[in-house]
Amino acid sequence: MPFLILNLFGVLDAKRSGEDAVKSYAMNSGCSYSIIRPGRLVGGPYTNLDLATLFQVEGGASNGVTVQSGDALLGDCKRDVCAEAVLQCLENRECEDVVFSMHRFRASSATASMTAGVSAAAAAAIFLSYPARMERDHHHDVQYSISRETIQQHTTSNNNIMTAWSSSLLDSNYWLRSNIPTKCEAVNNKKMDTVNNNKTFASNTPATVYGEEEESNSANGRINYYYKRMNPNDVDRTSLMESHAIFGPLWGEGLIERYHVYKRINTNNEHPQIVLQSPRELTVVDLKVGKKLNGHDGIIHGGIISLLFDEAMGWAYECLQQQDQIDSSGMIIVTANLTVNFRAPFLAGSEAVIRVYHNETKGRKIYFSARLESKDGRVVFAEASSLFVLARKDKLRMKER
Ligand SMILES: CCCCCCCCCCCCCC(=O)SCCNC(=O)CCNC(=O)[C@H](O)C(C)(C)COP(=O)(O)OP(=O)(O)OC[C@H]1O[C@@H](n2cnc3c(N)ncnc32)[C@H](O)[C@@H]1OP(=O)(O)O
Repeated sequence: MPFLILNLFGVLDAKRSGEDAVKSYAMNSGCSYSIIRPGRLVGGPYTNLDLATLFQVEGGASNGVTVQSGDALLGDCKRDVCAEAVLQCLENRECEDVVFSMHRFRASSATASMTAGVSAAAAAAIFLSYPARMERDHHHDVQYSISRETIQQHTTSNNNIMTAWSSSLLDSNYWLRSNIPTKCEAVNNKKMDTVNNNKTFASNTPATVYGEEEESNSANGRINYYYKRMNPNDVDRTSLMESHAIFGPLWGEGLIERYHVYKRINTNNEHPQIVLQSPRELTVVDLKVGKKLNGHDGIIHGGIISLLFDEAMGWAYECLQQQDQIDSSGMIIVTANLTVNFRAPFLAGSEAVIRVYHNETKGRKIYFSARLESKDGRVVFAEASSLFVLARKDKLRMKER
């Protein structure tokens, strides 16, 4: 169909600027995005004013889909399938930073397809492997399935699935920052759901994770907190990529494959005085190591673990500086001392988290402690304590000479 007709009233221009807004938000906040370009929406619930709504175009029984990168597809897309696709994207790492279009399966289609009458869940499972293949040249054996029960955890009715879809357009931030809820109340416009993730980092930890914990000293017995992904754009990325040990030479497949730093933010509007717990958890790093960083066969080298700790504590200082409003102009934070106790072998190819705590500040000296543990917190691989010292930059340079 000619572009001029498709773009009547500037519809495509508006969609493009919406996509650009989502991408730039993701870029600036350090989170990922998925953009789905469905065909004309058909099937209930009929939420917009168009001919398909006027004539209640149902779209048939088939929920099969065809998926392709870019804009090549033309056709209808059922609303429930589309909504499910949104949910699938939220749950699957393969969908991070992908753009794809989707329409109803037609027998003549040469791309990904499903036969008539299959469930929307199965269709979505197929579609998931496609964006990965199309735009990221990912492994071909991506397997994924989602049960109706999982969707029910997200949504209380078909109508809410649609709410999920529309709110993702209206407020992408909501979906980008929401966790896979283990407990989720009705998804309803911008109202936040209650997520109690029991301190567990899901494998596809999103930009922000919400939680709640007991606090014995507090007036109301609880601290509300959330983790916000620290924005790598805040540091000079070019120099990071080129010469930083983790994000440069040690970054990539088989090496350090993920190192996402989250800062913890405690909130309590009613009792702001209780926001500091002791020791104060400052950062959590969600990380994955590959299989080429070993000492003994299959076991990650202790030196690498020390490096992961050192880095995590450096970022923790960034948080401390913000929280305690430390003026460190002209100064640089350096590790003076780092002690690591290795408690259990940290196996190659593992995912884990590092939790960093602030223990004490004495003038220029800052004491941290940290734990490298499994995501569910059941296995502690290593513990560390450190002294960081704020040193004058010019003094450090003098020492270099
Ligand atoms: C959003 C984006 C965020 C991005 C974040 C990016 C993060 C990147 C993170 C990267 C992270 C990577 C980080 C890295 O890897 S940094 C690289 C590794 N570290 C270094 O290169 C540091 C080298 N050392 C020095 O430059 C000096 O020795 C320092 C600066 C540390 C102290 O020399 P300075 O002349 O300034 O001070 P001072 O000697 O008067 O000492 C001051 C006080 O400290 C106490 N002391 C000193 N040393 C020790 C010790 N070993 N154990 C116990 N105590 C020690 C000392 O007794 C004294 O205490 P007090 O007498 O006052 O009580």
